[in-house]
Amino acid sequence: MATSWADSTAENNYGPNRPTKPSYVPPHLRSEHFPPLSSNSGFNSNLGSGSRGRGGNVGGGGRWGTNSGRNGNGGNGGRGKIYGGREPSTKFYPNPNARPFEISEKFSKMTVTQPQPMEREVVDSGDGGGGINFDAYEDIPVELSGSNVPPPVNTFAEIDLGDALMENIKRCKYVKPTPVQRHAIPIAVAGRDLMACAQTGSGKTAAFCFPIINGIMRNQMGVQQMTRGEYDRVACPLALILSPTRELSCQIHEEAKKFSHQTSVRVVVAYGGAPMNQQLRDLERGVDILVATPGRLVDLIERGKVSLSIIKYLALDEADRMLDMGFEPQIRKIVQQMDMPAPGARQTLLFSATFPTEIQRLASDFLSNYIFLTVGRVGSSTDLIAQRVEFVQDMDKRSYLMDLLHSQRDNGNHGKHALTLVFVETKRGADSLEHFLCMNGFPATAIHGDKVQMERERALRSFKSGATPIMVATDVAARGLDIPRVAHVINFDLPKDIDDYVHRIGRTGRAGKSGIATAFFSESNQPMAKALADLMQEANQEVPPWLSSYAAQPSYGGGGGRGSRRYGGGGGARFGGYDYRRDAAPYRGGGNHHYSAPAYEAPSPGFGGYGNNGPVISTGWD
Ligand SMILES: Nc1ncnc2c1ncn2[C@@H]1O[C@H](COP(=O)(O)OP(=O)(O)OP(=O)(O)O)[C@@H](O)[C@H]1O
Repeated sequence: MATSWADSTAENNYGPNRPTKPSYVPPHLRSEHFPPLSSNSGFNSNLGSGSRGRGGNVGGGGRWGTNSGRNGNGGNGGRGKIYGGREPSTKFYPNPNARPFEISEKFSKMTVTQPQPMEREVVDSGDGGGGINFDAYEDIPVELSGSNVPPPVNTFAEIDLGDALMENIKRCKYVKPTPVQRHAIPIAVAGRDLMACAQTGSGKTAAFCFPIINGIMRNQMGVQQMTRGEYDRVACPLALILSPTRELSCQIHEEAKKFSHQTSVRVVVAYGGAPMNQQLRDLERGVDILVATPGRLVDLIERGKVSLSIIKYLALDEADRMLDMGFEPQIRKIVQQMDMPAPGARQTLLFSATFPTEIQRLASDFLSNYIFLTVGRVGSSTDLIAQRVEFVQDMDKRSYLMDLLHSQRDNGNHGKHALTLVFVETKRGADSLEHFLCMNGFPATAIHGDKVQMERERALRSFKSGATPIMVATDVAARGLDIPRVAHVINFDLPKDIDDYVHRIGRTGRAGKSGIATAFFSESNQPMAKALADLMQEANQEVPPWLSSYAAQPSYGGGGGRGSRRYGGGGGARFGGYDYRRDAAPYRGGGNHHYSAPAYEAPSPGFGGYGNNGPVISTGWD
């Protein structure tokens, strides 16, 4: 049985001022004994919210807002039906019969009919922007470095994207480009290499897809014959988009198909864990854009089924993840040791919401005279997400989670169809928490790397459809997934790295809409305190005093994983977008970096040219 919170703090009284909290009361006794949390002011001040700067009182008046209602229901044990039989059998990805624009249609309806009860509500901006609240992005600082940066655009029409692509952009209800699109699309259309860092949910997928589709359409005829004729049964894509997870590859595939609807551009996806036969058949029918996970791609190349010899465009989504220790060897193999054209002969586009300095340095090997673009600060979270952090002992986490979910359910404060994503550290932990939630009347599913692909797809489908409105996940679901109705992300276990936290919470607060992120912080998360407090502060979130105390402790301050390094080695680099080349020495023309605008690097053939006026750093508010 759990010990009281007071007992456990007495055992560990070396920490900084932690919040006080009433003694833990087991669920079955709570209806009689559990005091409304709002009566404990010390605790509530961290959570509740009258004092939140952005008015983000998530639960209503009190801490979770509804303890009394919750208690009135007699606790959570055995409450409601035990959940079971929740697995529809149809396959989710890829669905050849799906209407390509169905998702955006649903998405846009949803945004109009289901406002969330946040200060910054889900609104239609009135400009017909497909539900995007463009005002939310008005003040985002944009920073660019590199030579001869093409100017940004204000509308899609300002770039010559061709009629078919423009028609598809309209079908997707994208009326205006998002800030990253305003800058990145003209840069990429001009044929320049790009390393782009922009906040989660800000439209990076389209920012690399549009220029690729546009470039293929512009140069299509000759190359396509070669792809499909000369190299018999060896698929020779013109563009390669790599992403770290199967689900993300599928999502990018779906998006790219929508964007290339009714064009002759053919998009194929290849990812591990699924039978290869179908993917081979798809490839044999011809491919212009191949979206893939690295492992399956290496396999296909080694079997002689795919050749990268005519690649004109290489995009790495979640590029920092693709180049960190887990994937780097595979990426190097694909990009440097197979038959892919060298930097300069192909165009390379790297995108992520986070870009640690070391990874930027590594990435420069893949790029040629590139432009570095940051929208917002490197690795920052969007302030569309109301972030809360709770001090919760490990043994109390489940009880807290139940409080939170009951409150959410009783208040209906995220809207009837809202989804909750709960991140845990381990695969076993995910299964176990899923079971616990289901047993306690909360339909849940789980996704993690030990599940077979079909189970992963089923879990995601069930979550997206709302059949199981809670999904417990490991980091396999942390990056890139765009699930429109995720209103709340709960870090049941905090990740070890602040960048992972940024990606996890970024599953909500997307496309200009607001979201909520709650983190359970326990003793073991001490090394994250400083990075977390800094991140919250940057995003204008209220940092609880106890977290600031932890952050101020020198022994606790050095952690946060990659995040602690993401601002680079330069003094004063704490804020603002940060291109590591500023600190690189020698500054021009030396080493592996390509910071200067060297005369020897010619633009890729067939694309817009650029001059040689030396590096330009433009910093400012866009
Ligand atoms: N110009 C636009 N107008 C309206 N909606 C848009 C626009 N651009 C993108 N969106 C929508 O915004 C959502 C988020 O886009 P996307 O998934 O590309 O974000 P992201 O920046 O790649 O996020 P992450 O960092 O999490 O991968 C998607 O649902 C997408 O359809």
